[in-house]
Order: sequence, then C-alpha cells, then structure tokens
Amino acid sequence: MLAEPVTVSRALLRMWQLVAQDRWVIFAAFSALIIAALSEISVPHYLTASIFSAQSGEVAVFHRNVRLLVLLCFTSGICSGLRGCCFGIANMILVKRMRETLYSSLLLQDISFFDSETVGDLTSRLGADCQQVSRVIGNDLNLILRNGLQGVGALIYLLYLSWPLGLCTLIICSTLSAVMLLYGSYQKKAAKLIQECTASANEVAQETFSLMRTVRVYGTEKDEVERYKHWLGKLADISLRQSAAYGFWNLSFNTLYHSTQIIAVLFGGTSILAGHITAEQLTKFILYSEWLIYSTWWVGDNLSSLMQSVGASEKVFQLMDLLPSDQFISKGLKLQNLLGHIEFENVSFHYSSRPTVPVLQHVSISVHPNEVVAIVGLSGSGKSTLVNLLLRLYEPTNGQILIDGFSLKELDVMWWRERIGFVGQEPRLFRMDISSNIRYGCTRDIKQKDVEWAAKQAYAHDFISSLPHGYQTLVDDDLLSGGQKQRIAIARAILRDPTVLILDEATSALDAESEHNVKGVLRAIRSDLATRRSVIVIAHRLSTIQAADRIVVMDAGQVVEMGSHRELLLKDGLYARLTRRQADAVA
Ligand SMILES: Nc1ncnc2c1ncn2[C@@H]1O[C@H](COP(=O)(O)OP(=O)(O)OP(=O)(O)O)[C@@H](O)[C@H]1O
Repeated sequence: MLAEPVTVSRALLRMWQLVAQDRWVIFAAFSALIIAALSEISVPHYLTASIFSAQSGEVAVFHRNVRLLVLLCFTSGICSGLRGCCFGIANMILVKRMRETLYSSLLLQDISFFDSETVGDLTSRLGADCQQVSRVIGNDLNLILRNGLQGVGALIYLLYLSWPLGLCTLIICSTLSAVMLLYGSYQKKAAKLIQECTASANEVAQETFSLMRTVRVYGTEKDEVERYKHWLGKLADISLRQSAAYGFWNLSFNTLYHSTQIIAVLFGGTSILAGHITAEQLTKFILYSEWLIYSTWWVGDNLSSLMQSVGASEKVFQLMDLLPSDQFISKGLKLQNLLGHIEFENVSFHYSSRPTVPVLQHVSISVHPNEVVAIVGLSGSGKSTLVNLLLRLYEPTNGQILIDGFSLKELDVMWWRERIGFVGQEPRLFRMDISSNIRYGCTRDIKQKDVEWAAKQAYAHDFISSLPHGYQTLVDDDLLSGGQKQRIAIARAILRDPTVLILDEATSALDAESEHNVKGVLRAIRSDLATRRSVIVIAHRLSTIQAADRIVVMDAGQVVEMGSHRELLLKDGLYARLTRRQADAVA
C-alpha cells in the first residue's frame, strides 16, 4: 500500500533531509546566495547615484560611487558563480540519494508488490522522475531564493523611496503572485498526468521491444505503433493545454508589468512637478519596481517548474516511504542441523491480485530428506505456486509449511533461501561473465575450481570451455541457448550445496534439452550418496521423473494422486492418461 500523497512542503522537506547530510554544500550555497543577491540589488542604486552625482558635479561622491559599483559587480559575479556551482552539487547529491534510496526500497518489497507494479512504471520512477526532480535544487529553488530575496530587498527600498507608489507596486505584484499560484497548481496537475502518460508509453515500448520476435511473426508492428501513438496523443493534449495556460500567464504578466510603468510615470511625474520627489528618486523607483516585477515573474516561472518537479517527486517519495517486507525486518530461527524434511499441511492459497481465484486448495504433501519428489499436472494446476510458497515468496492463506517440524514462518527467511537451490522454468542470466553467473548469490568463499566442479555436475563445463573466453565470457542474450542457460542455472543451484533442490522443468521448446539436463542432475544426486538433499522436480515431460521416489499429481490446485510411477500407472487415473497422451504425441 502506498503512503499518503506527498505535499509540496513535505516533498521539499524530504529533499532537504536527503541533502542536509552534506552541510558544507548547503552553507556555501546559502552564503553565496545571500551575498550575490545583496550585491546585485545594490547595483541600480549606485548606478543611478553615480550618474546623478556626475551630473551635479560632485566629483568625490562620483568616485566613491563608482568604486563601490566596481566592488559590487565583482562580488556579485564571484558569488553568483559559487552559488550556481554549490546548488548544482547539492542537486547531484539529491538525485543520487533519491535513486539509491528508491532502488533499495523497491528491492525490499514483497514479491506481490511486483505483481501489481509494471517494470516500465518502476524504471520511469527511477529514471525520468528522479531526473525531473533534479531540476528542483539546481535550478528552481536556486532561482526562487535568489529572486525572492532580491524582490523583498527591492520592495523595502521602494517603500522607503515613496510608500504610496511602493504600495501600488506591491498590490500589482500580489495580483501577479495570485495568478502565478493558479498557474503553478495547474502545472503540478499537468506534470502528474504527463508522468503517468509517459510511463504508459514507456511500458508499451518496453513490452514491444521485449516481445519483438512475437510482434514480427504476427506482423503487428502497425498495431503496436497505434498503441504507442494513443499515449503520445494524450501527451500532446496535455501539452496543448499547458501551452494555453502559459499564454494566459504571459498575458497577465505583461499587462501587470506595463501597469506599474504607467503608474510610476503618472504619479511619479506629478510628484516631481509638485516638488515632492527628485528625478533621481523617480529613476531609482522605476529601476527597482522593474526589478521587483521581474523578480516576481522569475519566482512565478520557477515556482511552476518547481511544482512540476514536485509533482514528479510525489510517486517517487511514496515508493521510497514503503516499508520493507516483513521478511527483511523479522529475524527468525536458524536450525543447527537442517535435514530438509518438508511438509505442506492443508495449504490453501490465492494471489492477492486475484483474491477470488483459489490457486491451491487443501494441499498436503511431505518430502523426506534425500527423497526425490516430482510434481506433475496440467498447466495452471498450481505446481509453480507450491514452489513459490516454499521459497516464501508468498505466504499461504490457510494451512502451513513445516521444515523439520518448524513452521516456515518462524525461520529466518534469508538463511532458509540460502539452503535452497532453485532452477526456474526459463532461467534468465545476468549481464556478467559466466563464472559470476554461477557464483551469483553464494555467500561462502568460492574458488574457480568449485565453479568448474558445479558446471561439470550440471553438464555445462564442455560448452563453457568451448566459448572464446571460457568462464570469463560475458553473457549476452543471444549468446546461449535456452538449455545452456538452464545448465548454468543448475550449476548455480548445485554450487550452493543446497539441502533442498528445486527444479522447475521448462515447458517450452527447450523441453527435450531441459529433460536431458534435469535427468543428468537427478542421476548425479542419486550417485552422490554422501550428500543428503531433498529434491522437488516439477516436470512437464513425464519421462523425466519416472525414477522419482514419489510423484504428486495436481489438478486445479488440488492433489489428486500420489505414488510411484508404477503405482500411478496401475491406478489408471490422471497420471496414466497424461503419460499415454505424451507417448501418443511422441509416436
Ligand atoms: N503472480 C501471479 N498473480 C496472479 N495469478 C497468478 C500468478 N502466478 C500464477 N498465477 C495463477 O495461478 C494459477 C497457477 O499457476 P502456476 O504457475 O502455479 O501453475 P503451474 O501448474 O506451475 O503452470 P505451468 O505448468 O504452466 O507452469 C494459474 O491460474 C495462474 O494464472
């Protein structure tokens, strides 16, 4: 469940917390910001004073003003550069920490979380959204603070020069601020919509690229382009409305800006004629009122950009705030002498994304130490789900799983998973060299000869050795066949020296090779009497598991038969029917 929506102030506070560990950057950025703003705001005053002192022939005052002007220009130049640099560093720190925290938070979520979130959505949060947030400090906040500070300074000076004129300018600026806020909140909503549409478009593209072969074979390129265009159309609609809002904002700004000039000339000119103020004071007034208006405009412009960035940060912070799965918090039991006796006791289960569809119903199975148990059944009968529960990727909705008599829930989940060797249906390898892929997840000290031993057990050594760089060959998607990938995954599982070995045989075209691989491993385990392992094999090719100690037959989430190959054939039930069907198919 996602946390409460993040407000602008909360989002800024969270960003501050992420950057505040590096206080020196913040201190340097703010010091430079204040000095630069004060220097810049003083320039028009000394500029006007220099011109008017030269006009009135006050030489000493003119020289003093020019000296101060040079000093102010110099200071503002250096401090502005320093300010930009420090805010840029703070920004880099923010994005780096956001990505690190978000990635860690995502990796610690329950597997069911990944059933409801799409890959495209999550990668968009990590990529585009974090990048969008990166504008906040380096650009938006930096400019808002600079212009805000200068605007306040200009306003104070205007009120000091002529409070009635200053008040008029303040009213105009307040109207401008109200329009700005309206515009900013619209931008925030638009940013959220853009973010959602971009994520959906990414998702379509990602799905199409990953299923490119299917797309090509079925000739659906045009349909896929249309699917992508649907989201592009939505994005264009939002951008159109954004442009209209921007136009309205610019119109308001220009009207209000020119109003201040008219008011200043009208009332200022009248005041000069009446002898209430001097021409120098009116010049300063016009310069500073322009400054105030532009500062307000800049603040508004950057505020709307800030709102957009905060809009993008909302989902990022919500995901960052997710609590890690209980499995990573609770410390459970670590059994001294694990035998590998597994017992499913009256287990029922449904996936939380489909609560009305029972996937397992009252399943009771036991696997004894050093026993090979095969699970067979039609596709969708719940075989892989059983394994998911044993791996504690999900918790049973009813019943329990016992390991050596202890409830699986009581065991330390990381410890338990370390004792399992698991080979999935269609193993995907990491973009690392083969040796690292075999060592993957192994916590003990592994030597290269151990890796090679495991590869030999999995019948992978020969083909690995024939590769140009042997075990150091970088795994590429097209480099290895499905069966070869499976053999590497089997070697990885064997290297862990697991107490429980789970082999989920492939269903697809690599069946024949998969059968050969699984049979090979089972033979190796049978001949290795010194090591006790409980083995669970999910088999689609029934010829793979004829030698298993016990075969469990599943149908629609229930155990319908159990026994040895011979016993089940004599029973003449579902197993016998499936065996006959496969034999006919082969013939
Ligand atoms: N993550 C999930 N979320 C929702 N339903 C799921 C999920 N994984 C599997 N299911 C559903 O649970 C049922 C059992 O699936 P499972 O993968 O356990 O069957 P299986 O017997 O292993 O099938 P196969 O032999 O095709 O691998 C199916 O109806 C499937 O659609």
